[in-house]
Amino acid sequence: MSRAFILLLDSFGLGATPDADKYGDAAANTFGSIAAWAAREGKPMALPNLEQLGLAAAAHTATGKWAEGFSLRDGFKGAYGVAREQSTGKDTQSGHWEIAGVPVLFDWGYFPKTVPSSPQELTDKLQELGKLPGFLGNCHASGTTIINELGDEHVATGKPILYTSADSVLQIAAHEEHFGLERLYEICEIAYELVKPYNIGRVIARPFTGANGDYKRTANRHDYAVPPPAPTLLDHVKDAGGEVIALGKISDIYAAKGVSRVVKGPDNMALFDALLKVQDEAGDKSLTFVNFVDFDMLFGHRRDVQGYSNALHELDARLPEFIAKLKDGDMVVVTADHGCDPTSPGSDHTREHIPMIFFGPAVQPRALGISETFSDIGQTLAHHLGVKPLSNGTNLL
Ligand SMILES: O=P(O)(O)O[C@H]1O[C@H](CO)[C@@H](O)[C@H]1O
Ligand SMILES: [Mn+2]
Ligand SMILES: [Mn+2]
Repeated sequence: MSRAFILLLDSFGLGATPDADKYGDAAANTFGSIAAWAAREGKPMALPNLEQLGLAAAAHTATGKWAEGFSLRDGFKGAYGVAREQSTGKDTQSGHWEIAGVPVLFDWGYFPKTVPSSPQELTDKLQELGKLPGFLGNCHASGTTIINELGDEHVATGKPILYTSADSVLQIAAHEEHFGLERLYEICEIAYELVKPYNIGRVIARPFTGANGDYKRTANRHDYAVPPPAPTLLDHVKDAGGEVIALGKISDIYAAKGVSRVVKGPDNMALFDALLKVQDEAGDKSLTFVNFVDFDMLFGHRRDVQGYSNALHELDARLPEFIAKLKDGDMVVVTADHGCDPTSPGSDHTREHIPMIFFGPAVQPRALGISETFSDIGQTLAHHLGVKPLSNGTNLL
């Protein structure tokens, strides 16, 4: 029996890639910056389980330096390395699709850093079809900040808040009760059709609650993503009769293509619980793919270094439960989709190497070096599962 597991720590980059300067990210290093900050604070990081699998050594491969508090050690249990992104973006979809064998070699559309950021033609059409009184925001913003700045006006006027980021996204925030959740979803469905000519990767519904300048986002976020342009590892596994179990936002990211079963969870630890349950159920030739989104959404974009560090410790502490239940024929990879250095300026993602740490009963510990595409991950898993090879990437094991 062979099974594959992808544990993706959303935004957990291991240091700037050689092309990072083109993205303004030459100094970015998500892991390294958190480790340096923690050491300066007098509470150095300790991630014994990830470290033993090869995390710190992988980061060393990327940067030539040891992250603060980590050093050379013996007895690695994983096959560890890092990968550089072939896709031109540094967004979630590009990263995930490339891991699964489909790099994004076309350019996504992006909204400029102007106000308004979306073209008038687009907002006019959305206003008309959505029967809306207008829009607020319509700029680059951090989602948690803008709902507090404009929430009162939104409640008073019924105008949804439009915003975007360095990613190819149109985000629409509205109050769950005042505006209505279903109405927000309807507006996003209309917007999803309208942004197609602009080559935008995703429309995201961002519902929130609260009152009087104090607003919080709810768990009812919904992503309307364009589907990958070609079959991914998920399709190859499903076509070969294997179950593809998508935990967290994985199904949204692949627009449900190649997904057999969706399992949601409110946060990283709930998703870890769900992972342990799925681990008992997954059958031969299955692919279990989990995205731990808190790293990115709650800590990376929010530039919350302490929160990011805590979340890494939390995940590390749970890993032995997962490792203890691995079966012969299981192959696991710990990876990421891009960086989001919580010490970088702004609130956007950062162009970085991603970890590529394979482990499991049959994986021989070794150094894998640097891959020139994230697709080496998907190709290695396709080979392991015995499904049709991907059209991009090299089997590493
Ligand atoms: O600031 P918030 O709303 O969390 O936005 C973030 O979430 C989006 C989707 O992951 C990214 O494009 C980033 O801008
Ligand atoms: Mn991401
Ligand atoms: Mn993000």
